[in-house]
Amino acid sequence: MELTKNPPIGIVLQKGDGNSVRGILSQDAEVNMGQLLVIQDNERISLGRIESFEYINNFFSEDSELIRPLTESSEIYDLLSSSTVTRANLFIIRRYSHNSTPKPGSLIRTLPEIRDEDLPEFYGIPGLCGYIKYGRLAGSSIPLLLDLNSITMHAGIFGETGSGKSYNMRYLLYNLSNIKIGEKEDALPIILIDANGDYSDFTYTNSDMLRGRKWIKRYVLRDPLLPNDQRLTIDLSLFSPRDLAEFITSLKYGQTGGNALQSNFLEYVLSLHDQKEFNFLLGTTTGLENLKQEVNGVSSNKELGFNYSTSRSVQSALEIFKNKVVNKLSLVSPNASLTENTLELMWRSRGLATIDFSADASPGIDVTTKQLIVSYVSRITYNYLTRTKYSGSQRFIIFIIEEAQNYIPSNDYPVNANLTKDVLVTLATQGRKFGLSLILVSQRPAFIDKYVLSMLNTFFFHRIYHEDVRYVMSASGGLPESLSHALTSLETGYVIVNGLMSSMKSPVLVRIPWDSRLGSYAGSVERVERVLTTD
Ligand SMILES: Nc1ncnc2c1ncn2[C@@H]1O[C@H](COP(=O)(O)OP(=O)(O)OP(=O)(O)O)[C@@H](O)[C@H]1O
Repeated sequence: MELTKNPPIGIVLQKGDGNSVRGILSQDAEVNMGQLLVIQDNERISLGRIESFEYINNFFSEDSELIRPLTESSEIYDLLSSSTVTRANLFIIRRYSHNSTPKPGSLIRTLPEIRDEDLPEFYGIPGLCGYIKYGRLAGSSIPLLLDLNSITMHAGIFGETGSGKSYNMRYLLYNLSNIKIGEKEDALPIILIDANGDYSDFTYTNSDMLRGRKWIKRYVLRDPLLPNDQRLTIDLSLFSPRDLAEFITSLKYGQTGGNALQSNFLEYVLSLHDQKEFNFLLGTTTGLENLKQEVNGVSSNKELGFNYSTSRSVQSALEIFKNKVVNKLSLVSPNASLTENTLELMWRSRGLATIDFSADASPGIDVTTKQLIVSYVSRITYNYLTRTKYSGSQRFIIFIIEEAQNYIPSNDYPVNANLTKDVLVTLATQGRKFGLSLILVSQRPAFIDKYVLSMLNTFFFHRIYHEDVRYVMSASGGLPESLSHALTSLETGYVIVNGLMSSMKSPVLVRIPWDSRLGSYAGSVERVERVLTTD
């Protein structure tokens, strides 16, 4: 591997502490905060990350009389710019077979092109197998390698609206669907909670891009229109009476947390039944009528302490459930369309299942029902992976959840997620052993439960809101100052990658190359003037 191919752009002037050096870079060198540069101290090669830089000029001195006349004379601009250099502080993040810090006089160069066969040496890893290429290290053409064997340690993709999260996720999905193992293209099975229909094209027009997959489905909550669409139905017998009672009452009361009295009442009635009966009782008109009568009967038994007015309210909650979930969405079925058998099929054919919650695919769905579905998917996935693991067959599934704050909210986020929180905490804490990778995507990491955030071990940070910086810093175990300052102003298309999956083992700035086939129509916004003039 020849890391010193590119011409020098600067020189080390001062040695800082054991891990940092200060250098001067030529004025033509275009550099970014967080960019990596090669430092050559004779035979000893190191990689340094730009921690800070400033422009300095021979003419510049804050108290100089010359400053004002200089800015007023246009002829002098060339002279000024020709005597400008960049002073940069570099943090050493990698040393190649030595332990020293580059001495003054060491040359600084940009990263050269590196052939694929040299990437293992560049990253200090045994080989390329088990890694996927991801973006390009900023200011270079070198791909970052992501270690697939750390994917079950969970990951987070965070960034404000329009910062490029969905494109990044689509790019990752593409890479996870074309994993090179020897001469073969393989894929890891993925279940994706698609908040806005950003991935639907992968299930029909662009499915050929996902070469490693032989099974692709989009689950919808309306009549299927396209060949790979399937109506989503779920099996309620997986839920406890408590879960269902809370779900049904909070459907009536919205996200205010339901009503404890009614919830207890309904839980009591449901617990008189075997869980296997729940699909009939809650999924059919006859079952729901029977249940309402039972509720009525229970209220007439004074010893049980449930009064008539609570009984009326429970019956009205059941009516709302019937209209919203059974009649409109047809969500309940004993022969659910997504089950452990589907997961086995997905494993065998390296499937992709997107659950599309966009208004087009799931018209009228509310947050509480989305939570029921996410909770259901979490349960079948956990059951499937534990069962297969204990029977001696390791499987892997990636579970991606967009708008994760709706399912695993922090205490300050106004969403009640009793249905999803516990099961997702279990997935985060236990999933790794059974081959589950949780990938949480959110605009607002500060609104995700701190405990679950602390279980994520790889982070992709796009531009984030100021309010999230502190939160992100503590969750990710800290970023260097250079990168933490850049967090709120990152350009779309740039992402800071930090954590176990990154073979750089130190936070790096990565550019995600644009490919129009990966740009989603749903995620893009047309120019106002163009739409106005063409419509
Ligand atoms: N890597 C990239 N290179 C160039 N442009 C990009 C890149 N990623 C995203 N964009 C541009 O930014 C726009 C917004 O990206 P994207 O939809 O991924 O953002 P987002 O963070 O998911 O937003 P939201 O949270 O609102 O869904 C895209 O339509 C595209 O035009």
